[in-house]
Amino acid sequence: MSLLHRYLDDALRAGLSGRATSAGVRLEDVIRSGTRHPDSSVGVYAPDADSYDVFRELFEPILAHFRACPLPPGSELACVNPAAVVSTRIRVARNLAGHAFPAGMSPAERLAVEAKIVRACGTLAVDTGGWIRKIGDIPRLSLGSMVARRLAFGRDDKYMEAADIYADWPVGRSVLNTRNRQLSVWINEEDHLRVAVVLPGARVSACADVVSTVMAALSAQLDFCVDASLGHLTSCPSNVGSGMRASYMVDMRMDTSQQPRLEALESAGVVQIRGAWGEHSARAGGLADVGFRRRVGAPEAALLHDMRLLCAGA
Ligand SMILES: NC(=[NH2+])NCCC[C@H](N)C(=O)O
Repeated sequence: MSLLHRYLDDALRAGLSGRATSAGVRLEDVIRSGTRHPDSSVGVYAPDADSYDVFRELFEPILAHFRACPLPPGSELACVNPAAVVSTRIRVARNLAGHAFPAGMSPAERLAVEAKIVRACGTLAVDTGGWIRKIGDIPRLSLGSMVARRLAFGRDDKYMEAADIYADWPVGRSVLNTRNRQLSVWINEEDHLRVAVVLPGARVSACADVVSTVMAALSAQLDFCVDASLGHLTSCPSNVGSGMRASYMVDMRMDTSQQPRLEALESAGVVQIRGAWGEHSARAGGLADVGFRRRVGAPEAALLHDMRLLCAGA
C-alpha cells in the first residue's frame, strides 16, 4: 500500500480538499500519480514548495515514515565486499526558490529555470571538459543509449508521467555530461536540478568531494528552495532534507557470501536493492544498485557515514 493510501483517510481528504496553494495547486494535483497508480510506494508529488505547508497534514506523516527508517548498529551493516563494488554514485536533488516544481510548471517557467541552471553550469562544463545539450536536440537513438547509461533522462516513468512532470516535453529539459562521464547534471527532470557523480570502485569520500565542489559552484549562483525546518524541498517527499542519495553498483556474483546478508538488510527495510539501470529497473545481469532507505532529514555526513559502514574502505 502506498504512503498516500496509508495516510489519506476520508476525514483528512475532506479537510484538505478545499485548500489551494498560492499558485493554485489543489489536493488532486498532489495525489494524481498515486491515485492513478495504486502500486506507487509514495504516491504524492509536490507541484510547488507551498504544497508542503498547505497540505502538511498529508506530507508530515509521509516524511515521518521516512525519518523512521531503521538503522542497525554499524557492525551489522558491513556486508558489501569492496572488491564487488563496480562504482559509487551520489546524486543530489535541488529546486530553485521562487519557481513551481516540475509537476506544476508552465512551459515559460521550465525555460526560465533551464536558462538559470544552464548559465550556472557554464563554468562547470568548461572546467571539466563537457557539454550541455537540450534533450530535444539529442537524436532519439543516442538519447536511448544515454538513458540506459543514466547519462540522460527520458519520459518513461509512469509515476512522473501521471504527475504531469513530463508536460510540454521536451521544452526546458537539458543535460550536462562531462567527457569522462563522471558528472551529469539533469535539468527539469523530477526536480529542477539533479547532479549525479559516478566514480569507479568503492569511493564514497572521493565521490562526495566531487559532489561538494560542484554544489558549491552551483549554489554560489543559484538560490535553492530550502525550508527552515525540513531542509531542501523536492518534488517527492522521499528526497526532502539533504536531497542526496548515495549508492553502490554491486556485482552480486563476485562474492556470494554478501548476498544473503544484503538481502536480510533489504527485508529489514534498511537498504534498497534496485536494478542497475535506474529506479524501477529489474535486477538482471548480477548487477544491483544498493543504497539506504534512510535519507529524509538525515544530514549528509550521516548518510555518507552509513555508506562507509556498509562497505569498509569506501
Ligand atoms: N523517484 C522517486 N521519487 N521515487 C520514489 C517514489 C516514486 C513513485 N512516485 C512512487 O510513489 O512509487
